[in-house]
Amino acid sequence: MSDTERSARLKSQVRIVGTGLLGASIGLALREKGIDVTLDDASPSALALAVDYGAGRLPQPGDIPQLVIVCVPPDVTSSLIERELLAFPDAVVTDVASVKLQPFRDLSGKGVDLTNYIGSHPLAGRERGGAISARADIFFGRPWVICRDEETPSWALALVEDLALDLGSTPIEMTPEEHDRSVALVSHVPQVVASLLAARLTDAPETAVTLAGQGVRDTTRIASSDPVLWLQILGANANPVVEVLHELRNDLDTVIGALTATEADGTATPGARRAIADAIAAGNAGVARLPGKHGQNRRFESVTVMVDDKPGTLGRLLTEIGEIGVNMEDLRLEHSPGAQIGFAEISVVPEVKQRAIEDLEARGWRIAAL
Ligand SMILES: NC(=O)c1ccc[n+]([C@@H]2O[C@H](COP(=O)([O-])OP(=O)(O)OC[C@H]3O[C@@H](n4cnc5c(N)ncnc54)[C@H](O)[C@@H]3O)[C@@H](O)[C@H]2O)c1
Ligand SMILES: O=C(O)C(=O)C[C@]1(C(=O)O)C=C[C@@H](O)C=C1
Repeated sequence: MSDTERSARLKSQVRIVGTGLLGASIGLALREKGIDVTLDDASPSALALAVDYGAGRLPQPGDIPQLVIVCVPPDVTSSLIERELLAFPDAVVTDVASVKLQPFRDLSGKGVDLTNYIGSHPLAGRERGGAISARADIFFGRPWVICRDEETPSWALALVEDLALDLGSTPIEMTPEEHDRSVALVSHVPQVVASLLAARLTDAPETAVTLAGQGVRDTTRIASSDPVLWLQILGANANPVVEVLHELRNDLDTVIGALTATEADGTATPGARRAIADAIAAGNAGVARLPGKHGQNRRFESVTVMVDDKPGTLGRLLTEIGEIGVNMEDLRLEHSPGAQIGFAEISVVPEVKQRAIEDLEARGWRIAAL
């Protein structure tokens, strides 16, 4: 047994139902820990693909999972939880659906015994579905919400916590109501806003789209998400989402009103400039509350280095960052259309930013944005 296998908290077989992005990513991460994972999916090709990627194996008669993880779209989550509770009465069944109240209500409304069910939701994912997009490390440092109720035995809770911890996540207990209200704000409305913003680009002139920089990319990445999945998520959490959208609409009206009262020559009706500045400042205060990468409560700063489009240049930059003793927290690459140059955006802790810039400039690197 390797060190990673020894360090796994889960010791017994895990069954994953739904082998798309979430199911295959969980399977890959558990397999890395040496855990026996069996897979199931309504789509034979999705199942075969996940097996090919190494997310687990096909089930065999006599398999007895200790934990079942339902990773299917929200509209079939409740029925599959019910099916799995019946098929494996000694197992703990959890799910990863992005909404938590709906499955709980559906199942308790049908009188299903929920002693062995614990809803959960890793706040980790990608804008692309399917096993082809799966990665073992997407859960690392991310919160994993666990919704227990009074009937949940502590050993069952411990099993789902072990799953989160084995995947590098931080388990957080919440009620389904608290969860759904929270994700309306931090996940569901951001999806709507990103989609609406990106939709503005559809008919924009090519000249405008060519100028797109990092700002629009940062605010629209998740606009590539699956419409059918999001139709289900938003529909199942409509009230909390609508509440936040109303507040957003009020803020938009304020900004529209203030800008309409501002002339191109800089004159404005009293209070209009302040309303605009207040809107931007409120955004500063909000974004400062977001925890940093890997859940740390500190944010990184970036140093953007211009990189000639020649073989080996990026490799040399990474080596030199190591030589000057700077710990790179993240790296993002961008190519400027039509230019023989790229940009390497390096995230560092704020304390080392200035030294990183000085040392890199001293070695001849050009810093693009301070
Ligand atoms: N995509 C994300 O970023 C993300 C993050 C956290 C949680 N989630 C939640 O995870 C769940 C899965 O999302 P995903 O992104 O992995 O989707 P996906 O489309 O990548 O995968 C879903 C899989 O479920 C299978 N499936 C559908 N109906 C089934 C059924 N009746 N029986 C068995 N298998 C069935 C599909 O064939 C597919 O392979 C959703 O409930 C979603 O809300 C998604
Ligand atoms: O970052 C992404 O691409 C996501 O899809 C992640 C994200 C999120 O909003 O944080 C999206 C929905 C899931 O329920 C959980 C995670």
